[in-house]
Amino acid sequence: MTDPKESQRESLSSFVEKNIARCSEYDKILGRNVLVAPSEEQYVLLLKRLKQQLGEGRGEVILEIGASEDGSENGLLDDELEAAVATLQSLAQTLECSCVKLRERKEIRGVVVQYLIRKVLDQSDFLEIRVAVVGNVDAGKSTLLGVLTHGELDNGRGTARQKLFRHKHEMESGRTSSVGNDILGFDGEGNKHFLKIFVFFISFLFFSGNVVNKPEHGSLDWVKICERSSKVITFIDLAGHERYLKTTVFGMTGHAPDFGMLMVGANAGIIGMTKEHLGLALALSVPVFVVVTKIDMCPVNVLQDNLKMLVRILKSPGCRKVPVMIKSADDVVMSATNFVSERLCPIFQVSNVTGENLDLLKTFFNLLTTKMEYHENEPAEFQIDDTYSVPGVGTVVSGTTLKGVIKLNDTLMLGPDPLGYFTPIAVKSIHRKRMAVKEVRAGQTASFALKKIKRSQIRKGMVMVSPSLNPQACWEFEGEILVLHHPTTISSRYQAMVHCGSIRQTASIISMSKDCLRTGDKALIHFRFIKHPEYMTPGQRMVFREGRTKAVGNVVRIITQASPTHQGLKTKQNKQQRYGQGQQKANKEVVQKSREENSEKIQIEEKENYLQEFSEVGSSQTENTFEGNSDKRETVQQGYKKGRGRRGGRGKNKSSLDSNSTTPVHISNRTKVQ
Ligand SMILES: Nc1nc2c(ncn2[C@@H]2O[C@H](COP(=O)(O)OP(=O)(O)OP(=O)(O)O)[C@@H](O)[C@H]2O)c(=O)[nH]1
Repeated sequence: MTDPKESQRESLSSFVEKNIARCSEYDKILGRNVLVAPSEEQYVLLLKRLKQQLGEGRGEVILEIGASEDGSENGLLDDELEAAVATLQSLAQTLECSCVKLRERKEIRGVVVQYLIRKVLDQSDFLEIRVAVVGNVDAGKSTLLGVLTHGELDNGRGTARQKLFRHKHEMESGRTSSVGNDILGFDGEGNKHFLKIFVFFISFLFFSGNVVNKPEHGSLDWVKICERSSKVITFIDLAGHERYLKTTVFGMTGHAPDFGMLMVGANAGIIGMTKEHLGLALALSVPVFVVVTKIDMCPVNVLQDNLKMLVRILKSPGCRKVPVMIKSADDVVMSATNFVSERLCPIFQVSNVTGENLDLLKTFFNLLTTKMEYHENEPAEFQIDDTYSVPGVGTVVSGTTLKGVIKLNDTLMLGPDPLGYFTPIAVKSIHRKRMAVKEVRAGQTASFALKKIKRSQIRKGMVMVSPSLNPQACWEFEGEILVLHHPTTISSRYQAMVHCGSIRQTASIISMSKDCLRTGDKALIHFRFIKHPEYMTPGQRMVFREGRTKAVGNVVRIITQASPTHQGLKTKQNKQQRYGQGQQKANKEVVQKSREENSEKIQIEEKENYLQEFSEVGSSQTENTFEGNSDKRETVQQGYKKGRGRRGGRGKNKSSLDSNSTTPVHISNRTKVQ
């Protein structure tokens, strides 16, 4: 028998679908009272708007009930509030969402209430928010993540961070050197199954996000966390030391973070790489919030001075942020609600040793919603940020789904390889946070096991895209660039590292719209990769950096016609053949010298035998000369061969790469990329 509620919902949904096409304006659903007694048309519009907001927030949205447009007559009376909440509940039910009260505030007329509407997902699904953790060395990044994810406080001497280090040298030095991933799961309010069953009846509890991370024998079971979570925060733990800046930049561009968490040691303040990391996040348009750690060990006056300095920097024209000190749960809700839309920069002050204010930070994580746009209806695009070889599984790639939906056994085009080709490849299995799933959607990170391919054939920066995109690799592209810092001037042929998504490759400047660029200058620049072609799309954010030189901008145009025969290949060939050419030059000189010697000999002998039979002597002389030359030539050739041999001896791979990369690579590249 059909459930009457179910059929009612279905008919309502189809009614909404039919009406969605007709609705284009939301003017009719503005105002304080709209939820109190909406007309049928308004109800449809409200539903459509909520659906849209949920899509934009990747499955969740915070709504305010009772606030008027101009803010003059805020607040609802008790009976009005009851009716408005009932409407909201009904809307949430129709869209299979939970509805959780976050906070309430009294206004002159009545109360204004905020609710968190969150999509109820099945066990294998969860909302995913990525937070890049940056800040100077020793700011307490790894420690905070250890404390948050493992639920145990630090001892002030690094116990909490030990659980997160991935390399022996990191354990020994206490310094992060790689990009790490840690997860923190939230169940919303209670258990997911509970939610699923009672979603239509419950959900009006006061909000308290429960962390589901429960370490067993010191380690976390990611699958269990994901199964129990409605929302998972992925922390991208980055290195604070300047030496690992390249890796940190890669983490910020290649791992597509939704937010940046800038960590500052209370006692140290804004030092070292803090400004660099903040600048990077701003340049990549990643919303930033600040966490000041170690407040337990910092004298009050030092803390105040450092906070003042932090606020000054955030307010400076370069940042144009509005810093907000988070002191209460109300501040958390307010800042999380306005975090993306405004230039707000929440500042938390915490201690990993005493646990002070860590609850506020956790609630903030639970309320974070991203406004980053992901398009599930477009052809699939997946960018690879790491590769693995897993025993028994084979080659595995990890990365972020930028567009579309990728399903198990889908065939995607993997590339570009060094020749610019894309190869069809089948997805053998999909894992999200180590949990096997059947599909992965835009905005989600995942790992794919791939069929019939070696790990060595894949590199970071490659993509896997839908065959319908007919992907093209490019050697050259145009970017609109703003130079954030350069000690002198940048001109044509300048080379630096391009970071764009998970692409990380040196490129040289072929031409620019200005003669030279200084700090603060903007220009349209024609770039060329020096090693291999890449897959890029216009509009991608990019960073161009070398040492302290830093420029940021957008990819404007992709030049797929450019072939590797141009300057890049010439440089490569020049490099490859420098030794051989040097040798050839030396050999030419030897040959020339011997020719000159021989011709001198011939001339003398010719003079001596001027009156003699020329043919006999001359021919024998010529023969001798030729033999002599031939010997020398052989020596020369041997020498050349030896030279190449020695060169080859310096590195087998290099030698084989060289032999590959001259004619064949160059020809096939040209044919492919054209
Ligand atoms: N007293 C106190 N010590 C802390 C706190 N947070 C971190 N520490 C200590 O600070 C030291 C450095 O912490 P880390 O977490 O390694 O710093 P990091 O920012 O991750 O450093 P890198 O990984 O090298 O970039 C460790 O000895 C921690 O125990 C805190 O809130 N209070």
